[in-house]
Amino acid sequence: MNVLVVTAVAPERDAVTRACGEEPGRRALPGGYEAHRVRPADAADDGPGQALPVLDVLAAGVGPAAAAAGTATALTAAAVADEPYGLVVSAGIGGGFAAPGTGTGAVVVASAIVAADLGARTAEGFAPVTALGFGTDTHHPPAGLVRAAAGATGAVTGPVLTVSTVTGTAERAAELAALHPGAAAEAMEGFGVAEAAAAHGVPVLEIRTVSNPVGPRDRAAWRIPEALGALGGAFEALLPVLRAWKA
Ligand SMILES: O=C(O)c1cccc(C(=O)CC[C@H]2O[C@@H](n3cnc4c(=O)[nH]cnc43)[C@H](O)[C@@H]2O)c1
Repeated sequence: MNVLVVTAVAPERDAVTRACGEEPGRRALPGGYEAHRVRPADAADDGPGQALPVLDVLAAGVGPAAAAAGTATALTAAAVADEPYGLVVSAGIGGGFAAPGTGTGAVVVASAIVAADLGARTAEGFAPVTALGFGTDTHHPPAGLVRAAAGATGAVTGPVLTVSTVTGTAERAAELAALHPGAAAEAMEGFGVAEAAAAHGVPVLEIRTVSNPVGPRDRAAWRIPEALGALGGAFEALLPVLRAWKA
């Protein structure tokens, strides 16, 4: 099974490919995108139906729109080449909501991928896009895959919110936590990746490692190297799960 991994920025992409233990090949895609291809070795035996996955890792840009555009481009190119992906993974660093197990360096696997600021602000509060009669605001990764991925990586599971505007106050953090009980993390790309994957009928997974708490803005306190290290470790642990998983 070929897997498309979509990150926002190059350091996240490189954390993933480094975890796969080989120098990636470069594949040019339409629109100037470049996927980094790795074919991770795995010490486990090659049982029937357990082909080594090819991972194409794409840094598509920051935010849901960039993520959707990059993901859709890669999925379309693969479909045209008759080499479809069996899974799309949104991966990167993120903010952790105040909850057990979501401190800096923690791994979060999304049980739901939620567009948290897609909708309308009304006198009664936030109305999601679905309440306005449009589209969807949530995608659900396959539950079995979420369980297996969380088990292998030691992750917390919970909704991961996609926002176009990074939360920067305690009030907004509390508002989001109240609107999305159990929210574990926020980031800026998951829902865009999931929309593109859904349009192509491909399952999606989101995995985040926590670089900062969701709350008052303090960019200097983001622990990016620690979160990138955790992302690499999480992917190393995830590889056998991807290898064994069948849609
Ligand atoms: O400066 C660097 O070296 C560097 C390396 C890797 C990533 C970055 C980013 O700034 C990535 C932006 C990315 O981070 C996600 N993110 C992280 N924390 C939050 C948050 O609290 N709320 C929302 N998003 C967050 C997000 O997905 C962005 O794409 C820099």
